[in-house]
Amino acid sequence: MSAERRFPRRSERGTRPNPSGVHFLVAEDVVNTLVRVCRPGPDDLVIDFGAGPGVLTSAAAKRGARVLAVERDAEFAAMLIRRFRDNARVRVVRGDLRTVTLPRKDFLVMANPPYSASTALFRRLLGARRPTVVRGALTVEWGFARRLVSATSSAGELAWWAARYDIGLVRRVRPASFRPQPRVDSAVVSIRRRELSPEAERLLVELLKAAGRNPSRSARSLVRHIGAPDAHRLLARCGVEPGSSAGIVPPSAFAAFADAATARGEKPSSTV
Ligand SMILES: C[S@@+](CC[C@H](N)C(=O)[O-])C[C@H]1O[C@@H](n2cnc3c(N)ncnc32)[C@H](O)[C@@H]1O
Repeated sequence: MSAERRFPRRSERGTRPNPSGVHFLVAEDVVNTLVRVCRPGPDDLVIDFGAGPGVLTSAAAKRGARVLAVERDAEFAAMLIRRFRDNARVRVVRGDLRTVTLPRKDFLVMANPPYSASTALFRRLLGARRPTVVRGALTVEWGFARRLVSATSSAGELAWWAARYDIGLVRRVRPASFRPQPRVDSAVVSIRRRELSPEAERLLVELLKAAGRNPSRSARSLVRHIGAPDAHRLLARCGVEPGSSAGIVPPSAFAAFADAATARGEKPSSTV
């Protein structure tokens, strides 16, 4: 990739095709937000997906973290290798974020990935059977961020992500924070894994599947089947109006319910 392609002139911004979703983060305040939310430290492994020239790799490494910089473009990968060749805590992998092998151990994410790959990346990170990402901060398109944080229990895979992870919309980011500028506003989103027992997770899967199948069924009727006489009271304690439609319940509320119900030893039935 030529330098010109990497940094198009102002007049060209937003007018050229940008198949690799290249928009470099140039605003220091946004980098600082990502660092503040992700909180990388010396005990952490951080993955920077779509590392480009390495602004976020560098920020995480400065805080003492081990960093895996994943970059598909050969020239950027070579540039990263040169830039961090004296830093033993940074490893550069030339690869595709959609297929690169992820660590089996817990890790953090701090990234400004190509927006065309946001869904694939979130699916990999938050949708995995045993997700190993503990927390992170990422930039995504504003519209995608809104969909993530407003997902209801009938929203399919978005519901699962929002049940399994606490997802927060941290701030809006204007196009001028990038070079070249994307056509749309962006957002910094935070992700934090909910630590659920396997039983709670199983119950959560059942609840979300049932809410997806029959979104107008009441939340009370959905949880009645777990065999606890006062399940509806537990529902209310988790912030859910028992008579409300299951489909509009926030996935985080069903996660809290599954956690509380299984923590007190109830045996959920397999069909909700
Ligand atoms: C939005 S830019 C961000 C660069 C850098 N992180 C920053 O904030 O300045 C996205 C980067 O991801 C790379 N990229 C695009 N598709 C990728 C993919 N499928 N896997 C890994 N990297 C990819 C691009 O080459 C580009 O360097």
